[in-house]
Amino acid sequence: MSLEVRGLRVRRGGREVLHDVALDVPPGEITALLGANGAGKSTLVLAVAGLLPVAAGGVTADGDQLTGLRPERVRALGVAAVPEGHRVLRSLSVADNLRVAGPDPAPALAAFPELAELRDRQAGTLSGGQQQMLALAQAIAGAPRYLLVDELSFGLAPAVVARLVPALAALAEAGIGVLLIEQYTRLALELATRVHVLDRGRVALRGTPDELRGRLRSAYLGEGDGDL
Ligand SMILES: Nc1ncnc2c1ncn2[C@@H]1O[C@H](COP(=O)(O)OP(=O)(O)OP(=O)(O)O)[C@@H](O)[C@H]1O
Repeated sequence: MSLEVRGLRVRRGGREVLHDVALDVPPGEITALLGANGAGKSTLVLAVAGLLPVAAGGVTADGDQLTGLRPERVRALGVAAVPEGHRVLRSLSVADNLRVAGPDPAPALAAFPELAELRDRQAGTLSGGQQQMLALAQAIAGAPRYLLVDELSFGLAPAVVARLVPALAALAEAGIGVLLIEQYTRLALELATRVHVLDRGRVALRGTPDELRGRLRSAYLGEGDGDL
């Protein structure tokens, strides 16, 4: 049982940007997806989530076919995506953001108790870290089996990222399979059990963090490959 991507090809702007990509996201673990800007990481998340059409290949979650389904069907089958840049419903309150995301906000509020205190705040007035928390909480509110997080640390201060990391680890411990795209390679290697490196739309390297630590050449990695 896993989220399985097989032979995935995706075209954008008239050219193929993902070429025959295969990877597994097992339940109960964090799998990291690394790669330089433009390698195709966000494209993979959007295609799995049903937000971009797939030219060939496909995606299954615990055997359920996701390929070609609309985003709401993909979510209903237990696969939630947190796109880059914490996209919350800015004009709605925190409580309403959670309400539209799923019937039971309890697991989301358990993961991020801070949000209970912010429940009446308009989401657009939250800090970047609070918005990322809310975006993660919205994804959790749908009780996903798999969670795809595009740039957890995007635009956030290290102290804020340090708050989000244990929450992500706890979700994996609770059995959710997490695919983590992260510009801070060191952080991704600490959190993940398996790592895939995309290079110009192909999986160029894969392995455990220990196997890859020495082999990750800067050419494959993003600009944010710094300390955290
Ligand atoms: N809206 C779009 N229309 C056409 N081509 C696009 C579009 N968005 C991205 N691309 C192209 O698709 C390829 C993969 O981009 P993608 O955003 O998936 O990479 P990424 O690895 O997520 O990089 P980043 O870290 O910069 O988000 C790139 O060549 C990019 O130029």
